[in-house]
Amino acid sequence: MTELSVNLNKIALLRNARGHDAPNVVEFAKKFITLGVKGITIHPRPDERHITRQDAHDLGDLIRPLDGIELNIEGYPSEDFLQLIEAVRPDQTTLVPDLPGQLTSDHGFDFHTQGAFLAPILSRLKNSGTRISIFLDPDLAQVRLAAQSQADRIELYTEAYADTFNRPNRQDIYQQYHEAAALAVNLGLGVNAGHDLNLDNLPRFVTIPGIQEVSIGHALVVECLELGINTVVRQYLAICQQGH
Ligand SMILES: CC(=O)[C@@H](O)[C@H](O)COP(=O)(O)O
Ligand SMILES: NCC(=O)COP(=O)(O)O
Repeated sequence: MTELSVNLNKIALLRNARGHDAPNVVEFAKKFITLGVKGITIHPRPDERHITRQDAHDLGDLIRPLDGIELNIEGYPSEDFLQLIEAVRPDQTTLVPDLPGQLTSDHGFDFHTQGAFLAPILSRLKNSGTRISIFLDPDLAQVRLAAQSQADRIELYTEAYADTFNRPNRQDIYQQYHEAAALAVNLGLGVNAGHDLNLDNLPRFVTIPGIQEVSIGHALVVECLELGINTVVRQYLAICQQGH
């Protein structure tokens, strides 16, 4: 079974559009948890365009006492971000190499050029007790280097998979993810995945062995608008049950 972690960025984006507290991010986290979701993901960006630092604290306070529910905080490991992680103490921290103004995540870390930068950061995060995941392209050399680092897991950046889902070359791309996940598992890393996954493309993705968690936000929120939150969560959980 693959765990579903619902990314609440777009709930916060809608909230921020009016400057009031609707929709309330914590209330939406509670709704998803009540419907059976076991993970909540947020990606606070430096400009707080959607998730704010306060949201991270509020969600930490909500989730910390809940057995079996995980908070995953994603972001670029700036000093500000690291201090937020040390204060909130999420179950999992996913490091993403995004520049401050970036529209959305569009590549994984490169251990060849950024390994030395990451090493002391990973040591520091180890002391805070959070599980460390590194956002990575499905590249075997990167997976090998991640396995030599202090990372516990990788998160495979699934844009290429999602983008080619309806194209003729989809089998080759699927194979890349399959091989990257298999190598990671062989080398002792856990494997997460995310970005642009949705109700259409997820069923095939979870046939890749070893995918422990998928974090999904943008499409899931759009699908909730179209189909309703209860229906959408039920469908995602049914798909994730097929993961192994
Ligand atoms: C790391 C990742 O793939 C997601 O966190 C994604 O970046 C979502 O961020 P936005 O909602 O800001 O696009
Ligand atoms: N880590 C990926 C994530 O949290 C959600 O990405 P998306 O579904 O909003 O593309």
